[in-house]
This record gives sequence, structure tokens and C-alpha cells, in this order.
Amino acid sequence: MSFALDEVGLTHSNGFASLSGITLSAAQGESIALIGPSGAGKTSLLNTLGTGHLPTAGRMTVLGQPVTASISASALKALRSRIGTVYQATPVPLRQRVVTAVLAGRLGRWPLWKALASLAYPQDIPGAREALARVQLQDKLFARCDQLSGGQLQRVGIARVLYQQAELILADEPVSALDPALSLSTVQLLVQEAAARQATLVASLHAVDLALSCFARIVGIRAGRILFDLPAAQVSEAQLQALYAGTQDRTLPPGRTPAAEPLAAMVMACR
Ligand SMILES: Nc1ncnc2c1ncn2[C@@H]1O[C@H](COP(=O)(O)OP(=O)(O)OP(=O)(O)O)[C@@H](O)[C@H]1O
Repeated sequence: MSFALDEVGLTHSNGFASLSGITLSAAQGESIALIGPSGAGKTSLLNTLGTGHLPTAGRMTVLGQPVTASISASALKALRSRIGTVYQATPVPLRQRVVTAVLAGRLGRWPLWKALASLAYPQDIPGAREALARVQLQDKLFARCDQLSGGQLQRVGIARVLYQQAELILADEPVSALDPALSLSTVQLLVQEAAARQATLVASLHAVDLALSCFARIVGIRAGRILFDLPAAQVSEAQLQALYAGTQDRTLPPGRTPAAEPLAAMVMACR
């Protein structure tokens, strides 16, 4: 089992509950797409799985480690080093070199001396170059992060997680800054990476067609609750309409045939 959440809730200090009664588990090696309208709780769920937020209700175990309010700092640090997160906006010091940003993926697993040395002089340049090549950015190895576009920076974040070789990959809108063709190849890369290493992948996506085409399992979230948890082939149009009812957040509007959408036509290749 990669993770198991049992009736997990997340209530913030202002009293707002962004997650309620979340019961969800995944076997090691599963790939899951999270879909749902803006504000549904996708980021909250990913942050909770990544232990950025600790559940305020229910029980959660991640990679065999029970995550409770009393978890020790050392257990939390060890667990986090096994989890890789791709963010919508990659958190890097802007003056940092790309090579250093990628190598940061393993800082949590390196001994302190090596981590500090890597900040001063990159410790594994071939490893960083190889990870960057997988997102077509090897030519940016020594560029500064503030010289990259938003889409390039997002791909640096993906290269960092590839380099980390995490057991659990959490991706929060990992292709939000990429064009349709690059979105497809990047989602494919994440899915293939997870499958090749038997890592678990949970990715939130606004592009419903991309989620349905590239992921075997789809979890629909609305108002902090799971509306459905189904194999992609079993997600119906009616369920999607209920998930996005009253919102403008669905990237493929209902009524438009998928084949008429350039992205949808391309994602047919995902399967
Ligand atoms: N720290 C916080 N304090 C209070 N409320 C929060 C906090 N973080 C998130 N929320 C609220 O929780 C709800 C879910 O937010 P979340 O970011 O998880 O949604 P989302 O599905 O990822 O949305 P989007 O697709 O727009 O990124 C929102 O209503 C948000 O305002």
C-alpha cells in the first residue's frame, strides 16, 4: 500500500474545511488523476498527502508511516525525502542555477556535507543533465532560474522530481504553464516514469480529456469531498457534468465532441 486515508479532514485555522471525510487509498505503482473545479480541494489533498498539511481529522498512512499530529520531526523529514512534489510554480531561489535546482531533489537523502557541498558546487552534473534531457532542457543546465520562462521552470520542477526518484510523486497542475503538445508529452513522461519505477503518482489536472486519456484511475473532487473514484473508462459524461456543475472550470466544454478538440485528438495517443 502506498497510502491510505480514512475519513481524513483538513480544517484551516480560520475554521474553513477544505477536505472532509476523504477515504482514499492506492497500491504502490498506481497512477491517479485528481479532477474537479477550482477550489474543490485538489491542492489541499496533495498537500496533505505530501505532509505539508497534517490531517485535522481521520487517519492517514503514507509509505507505511502513520502521519499524526505527534509525528516526530525526524520521521517527517525521512518521509518527505521519499515524496516528490511538482508544483504549478516551481519553488526555486530565482538566482539559483538550474543544475542546483535539479540536484536539490536529493538534498533530503544526501548526508549533510554532500548537500552543503552541492549548494556550493553541483555534486552530480551528469545526473542533472540526464534528468533535464528528459524534459528537453539539457541546454539550460547552467542557466539561472530567473532566465527561464514559466513553462521551462515548471519542467525544471519535473526534472527535479525525476532526479529525486521519489516513491510517491505528487503533481499539482504539473502542465499548467505548458502548451498542449508539451502538456501531453510531459504527462506521459510522469506516467511512464511512475510505471517504470513502480512509484505511485497522484496528479491534479484541469484538462479532463488529458486525465481521462493518460490515467487509469480518476478521482473526482468537489467541495472537499470525493464525488467518484473510478477507472477512467467508467467515468460518464453525467458524472463529469455533476462534478463541474455551476462552474466554468472544465477545459473541454460539454457538448463539444472530443475529436474536434486539438488536444483531445492528440491525447488519443496517450493510451
Ligand atoms: N490555508 C488555507 N486557509 C483557509 N482556506 C484555505 C487554505 N488553503 C486552501 N483553502 C481553501 O480550501 C479550498 C480548496 O482549495 P484548494 O487550493 O485545495 O483547491 P483546488 O481544487 O486545488 O483549486 P484550484 O484548482 O483552483 O487550484 C478553497 O476554497 C480555498 O480557498
